[in-house]
Amino acid sequence: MSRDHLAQLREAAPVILPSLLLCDFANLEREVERLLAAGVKALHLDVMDGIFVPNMTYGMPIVAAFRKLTDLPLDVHLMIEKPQQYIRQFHEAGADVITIHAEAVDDVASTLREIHSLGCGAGVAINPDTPVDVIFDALPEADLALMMSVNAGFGGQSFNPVALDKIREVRRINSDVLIEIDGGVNLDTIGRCTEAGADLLVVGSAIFGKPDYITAVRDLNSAAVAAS
Ligand SMILES: O=C(CO)[C@@H](O)[C@H](O)COP(=O)(O)O
Ligand SMILES: [Co+2]
Repeated sequence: MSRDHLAQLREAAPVILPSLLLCDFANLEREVERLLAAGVKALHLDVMDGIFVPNMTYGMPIVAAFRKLTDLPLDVHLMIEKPQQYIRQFHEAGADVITIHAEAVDDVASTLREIHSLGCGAGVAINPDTPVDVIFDALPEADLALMMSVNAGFGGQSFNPVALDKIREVRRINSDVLIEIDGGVNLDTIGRCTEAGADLLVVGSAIFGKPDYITAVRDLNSAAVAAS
């Protein structure tokens, strides 16, 4: 992602990013149109390999399909083992931000540098059971820190508030990094996320489980802004 894109998201925070895990994959064009009509500013794409997490989704071809359908920034959340082996391919497929899990690599900082070297924004994610200090040393290399509020792997899980204290900790030691939260974010929980300092709010079922995306995104946005 260009520095401009990142600056725009920072400027617009709090920003809701729909997670397309639960979208209608038989009709991606229509789904993107509906999200654009709802005014979303970026898309969150969840890549799962069935090894790092006990679920499988999709890989580069679907990222490339979204790239064809929209100019919106694509925030690609890699829930895969050995993400270093695939970073270039996700970049070529059209990812703007690539987020890897700290639990999946030996050296977080060098993986983030590799992502940057391709010209992408670089993110680091941690699951609820991973202590936040695991990523402290790597934060100067990160554009984005993703605090998971569910165990990575599935949409539709309940929000784990352990992510909120981690958001505060990350902000305490790094004033620049964009902070994202992902998992169980809905109308009941989104205010706590922005109150804690989250800039980017990933939302799956609380958008795709609703009949009207415009109303869903508007209501989530109002709740996020009111608490920020
Ligand atoms: O990365 C993940 C799950 O591992 C997420 O992006 C979920 O897809 C979000 O879905 P909800 O929890 O909002 O339903
Ligand atoms: Co995700």
